[in-house]
Amino acid sequence: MNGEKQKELAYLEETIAVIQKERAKELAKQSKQKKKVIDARRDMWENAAPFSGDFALLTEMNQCLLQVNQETAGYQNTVKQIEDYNSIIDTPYFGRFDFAEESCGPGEKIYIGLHTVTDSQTHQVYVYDWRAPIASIFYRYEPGRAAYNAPAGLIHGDLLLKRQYKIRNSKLIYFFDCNRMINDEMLQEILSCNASVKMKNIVETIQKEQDLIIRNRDHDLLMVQGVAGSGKTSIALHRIAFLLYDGLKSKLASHNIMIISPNPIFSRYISDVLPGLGEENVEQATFEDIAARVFADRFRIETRAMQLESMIYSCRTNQGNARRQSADFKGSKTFVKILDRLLRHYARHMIPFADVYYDGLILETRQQLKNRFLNNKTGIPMAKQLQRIENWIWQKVHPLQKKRLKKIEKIVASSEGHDLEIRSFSRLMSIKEAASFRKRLHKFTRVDYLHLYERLFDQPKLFFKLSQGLDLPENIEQILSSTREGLQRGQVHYEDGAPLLYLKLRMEGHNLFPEIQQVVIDEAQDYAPLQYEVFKLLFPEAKYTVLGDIRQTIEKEADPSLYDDISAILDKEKSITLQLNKAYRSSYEINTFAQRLLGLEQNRFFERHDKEPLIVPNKTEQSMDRAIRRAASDFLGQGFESVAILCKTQREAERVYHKLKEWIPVKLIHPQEGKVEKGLSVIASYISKGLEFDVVMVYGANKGNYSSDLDKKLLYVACTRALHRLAIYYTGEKCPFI
Ligand SMILES: Nc1ncnc2c1ncn2[C@@H]1O[C@H](COP(=O)(O)OP(=O)(O)OP(=O)(O)O)[C@@H](O)[C@H]1O
Repeated sequence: MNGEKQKELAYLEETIAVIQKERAKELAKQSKQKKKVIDARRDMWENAAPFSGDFALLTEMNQCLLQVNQETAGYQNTVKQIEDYNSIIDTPYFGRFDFAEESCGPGEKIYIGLHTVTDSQTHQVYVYDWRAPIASIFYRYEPGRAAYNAPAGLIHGDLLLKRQYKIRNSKLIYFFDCNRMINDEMLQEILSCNASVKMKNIVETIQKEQDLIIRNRDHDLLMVQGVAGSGKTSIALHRIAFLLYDGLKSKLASHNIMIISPNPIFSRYISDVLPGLGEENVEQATFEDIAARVFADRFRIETRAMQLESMIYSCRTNQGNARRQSADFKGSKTFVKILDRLLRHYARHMIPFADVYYDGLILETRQQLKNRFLNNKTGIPMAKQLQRIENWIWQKVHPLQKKRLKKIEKIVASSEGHDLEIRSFSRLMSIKEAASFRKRLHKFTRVDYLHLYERLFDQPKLFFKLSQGLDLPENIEQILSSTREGLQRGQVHYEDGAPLLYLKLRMEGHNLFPEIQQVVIDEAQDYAPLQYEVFKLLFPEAKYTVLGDIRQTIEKEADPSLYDDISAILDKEKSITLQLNKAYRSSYEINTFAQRLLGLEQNRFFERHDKEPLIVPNKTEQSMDRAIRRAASDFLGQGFESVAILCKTQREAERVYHKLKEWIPVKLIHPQEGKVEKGLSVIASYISKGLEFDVVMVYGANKGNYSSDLDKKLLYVACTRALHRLAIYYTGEKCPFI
């Protein structure tokens, strides 16, 4: 190995020298380009801008603008190159393999890193970007026969050697050859580290089944069912980076991608991954953000966190049960059918068309208007079609308005008291008349989706007529009345948000996200069928990556048919569901414990061993608080950086936080504004979904607090957030799932 070590040291030195040389070149180019951009801009303002009023010189102006844009793009490109070189100088590559392409002579050494490094003089490629087609060999094969998908087709050959490196601060710490997929020891080392407050990239140790998802280009709808900690979120982000790299050809850019994120804390948590991979961040939005945008602040819907808080808080009361059933029903496929029927019924029977008169003449009868509306062959949304009918009526009215004004003037002239202001008074009368005419038209040309939704609950007769032949929940009357009362109070629950969005989008259409070509939906199990219908309306042409874990649904039963429903709703030509069954986040002991909570068979875990979870009984709440304080300090003292106390609800989290903060530095993670930080935090378990901590301490896992199915899922989510240590505290009787 000594000879090999010398060779590797020499190669590293050479690579770093190339990076430095290329970076210096880019830096020199950058200062020249900067000057050119400034000159081009000044030129535009000094020479072309003064003429911009002159139509004939617009072409010249355009030319200038084009040049400015080109210079700016060139400059930005150079800045990005420099940033890329800066980001790889410490670790230029992490892997190598030797590949002998069929009938192409001896093997070639392929080094893999975050970005490509090429010597611009000799054109020798020193390092290949991990997203390059050939790099897939590194993630997918053991030494032996191998192949990769090149633009020209499948290339076969022999993988002769596979090597991994740890290089830090441009120094080779170690390297080793590996025969297994990706050497477990490196993964072991990475997974044994402390959790970071922002998610990290995993390029060095992407696993084969993960790589197959990241590089999948064959499907318009790619769904991933993966157990907790199997890398779904990581993969989603690496897939975005891959698509952006691959998209250089298809012109996919970061503004063409959107991530539907479960909550703002999660959005912040994952916000470093793409920049770390050298890509711009893409837009992230929660379902509530989208609703706010579509409703344009007409009203705000309750957040998902508030919905869960209320459901969890009252889960054992009749009221809580009713709320869950109501939410379940309003997200269901049955309710989608009812809304579709409502829209059809509205179009046929509920629009209050009326005869239109102007100046004593009938312009259009009620029946004529209705026929015109129902004969819509263009398929444009209802609201737009009604608007067209209104415009068309106005077109008929305009030529009659002069005559009508004359008539009004005559009437005014013949009446007493307006001798001096006949014209102005007549104009005023005419304006008033037009306003009331418009108001009469609006009665049937404007649709109010909120009012329509309210009518569904206000008029049980209408509701039952529309739901004929459909299975309704037993407590449907209660659902109708509680929704009616809520809406009357101006309360728009989270579960009413999707139906309202659906009605509005179906009635009015939209053009909110014309640029989005790729949508990534994380925590897919948390969205109901109706919400997927809304996604389909919002992003009809986009391709989708949908990732979830049915075991982490909280308020519903785990249901594998979720993916069939998504596939049926989004209705893409090429769709596939892939599974990730191996968990990487938690230690073997924590994973085993968490599986037992759900009464499940052993899953596949990455074998990283740590201490068994601690189950700590306490006589009183005070003694539990004391024990938690002591243990938290101990964990932090042992070098664990993030220690989280997970509570069942936000209310409990606030209570615990106020008790603890008197004794120990602690932060409360707020569902909206919060972020993961180092040190000790208190967080509600349902908000912790998608996040991770070195140590998780579950607060109050006694029978009274955790006994329902919903509680079991909450406990499961809480426990699977822990990387290294799990400690569960309770008073009185222990909860039955442990
Ligand atoms: N191939 C890998 N190499 C290194 N770390 C990995 C790998 N795959 C996953 N991990 C790590 O496992 C942890 C869990 O990953 P991630 O959050 O992406 O999983 P998830 O499936 O989305 O989890 P959950 O559904 O529980 O939120 C992260 O710390 C991630 O870095």
